[in-house]
Amino acid sequence: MKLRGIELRRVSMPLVSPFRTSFGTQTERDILLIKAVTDDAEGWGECVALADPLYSAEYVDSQQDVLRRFVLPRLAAHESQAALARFGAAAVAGLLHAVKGHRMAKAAVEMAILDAELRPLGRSFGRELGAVADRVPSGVSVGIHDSIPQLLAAVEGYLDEGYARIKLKIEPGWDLAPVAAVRDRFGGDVPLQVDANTAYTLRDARHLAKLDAYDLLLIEQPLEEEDVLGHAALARELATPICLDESVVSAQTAAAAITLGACQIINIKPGRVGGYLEARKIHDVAAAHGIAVWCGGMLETGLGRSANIALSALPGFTLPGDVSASDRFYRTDITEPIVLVDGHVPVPTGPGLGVTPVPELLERVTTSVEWIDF
Ligand SMILES: CC(=O)N[C@@H](Cc1ccc2ccccc2c1)C(=O)O
Ligand SMILES: [Mg+2]
Repeated sequence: MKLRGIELRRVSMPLVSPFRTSFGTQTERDILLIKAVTDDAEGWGECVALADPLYSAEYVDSQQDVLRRFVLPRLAAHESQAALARFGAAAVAGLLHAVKGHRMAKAAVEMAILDAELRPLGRSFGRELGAVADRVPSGVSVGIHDSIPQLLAAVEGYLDEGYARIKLKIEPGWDLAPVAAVRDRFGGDVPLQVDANTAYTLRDARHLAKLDAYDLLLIEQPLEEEDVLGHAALARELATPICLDESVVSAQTAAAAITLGACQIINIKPGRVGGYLEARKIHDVAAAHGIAVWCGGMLETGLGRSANIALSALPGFTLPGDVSASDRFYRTDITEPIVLVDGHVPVPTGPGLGVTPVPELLERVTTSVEWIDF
């Protein structure tokens, strides 16, 4: 495989409804897409960084800048091209090791190169990663609402659509009441979990322990990203399993968090951890420790969503992921929409990602295109 160049494309996608979390409210998604052009294929990657550094230190302009100035020039270098020609996408992480952080940028370029490598081979992401299912259960992430009735109406709609699991965003002041209301209205059998996106501190332990009454699958990232020891202390106070999201940025940090007792479950997001190949490593480390994993979501288009579904088909992904249908967030996706069928989404079987952008739909949402020649 010889890389001829990379296209950096920004698209602006309006959300079907505002999505509020403990770190803010989003009404549209400014997404950086990457197209890797090689001698014999085009591959697509999606950078999951938000417009602002509110979920992690990355933000979309910073990822485009770090790609343009540091990541892509390294991959264009003669010795990198030789390694890519011989080893393909497996070589990308090592070639970029000297560039600190910016995992979402690295993940996106690795994804595009892997897609370009697999397409000519007729090999799917699922086949490459080790998928063992042809469909996976689909969970849905429900934002913070202005009132309990509005929350219940949203949850009712998703349950009617057949979603296999409900995840509620929580924050101080919006936690026990929404959880109790959902349990009261829909009963104890609905698979239910919460996500705080780092909004609490260890001083909230006794308050968070009240969630134990509601038989939740997990509580996701209650404390700040770097407070691994705090999560371990909290785990000793709660019956509800602790799931880490923001804190796990690699297989190494996953192993440390597991060893320190900071989590019993891990939300794996390929963009957050530097790519699908690192995500598979985390899956393997978790499996070795008996830790369940599931695939988190970053409001991806059908490109990232398809890759996430393929990853979700690995054997250790035993909990429903945030792999909702396209219409959870977008009226019109840039690919053929991913549709929920009986609470599941199908694992793509086509070459590479199995999907490509629909040109006219992509053009309609494109706000900029930049070509980096190799
Ligand atoms: C589906 C879900 O809850 N995702 C993230 C949080 C999140 C929340 C809001 C977002 C807005 C724009 C882009 C990505 C975003 C990710 C999470 O699991 O923590
Ligand atoms: Mg989360």
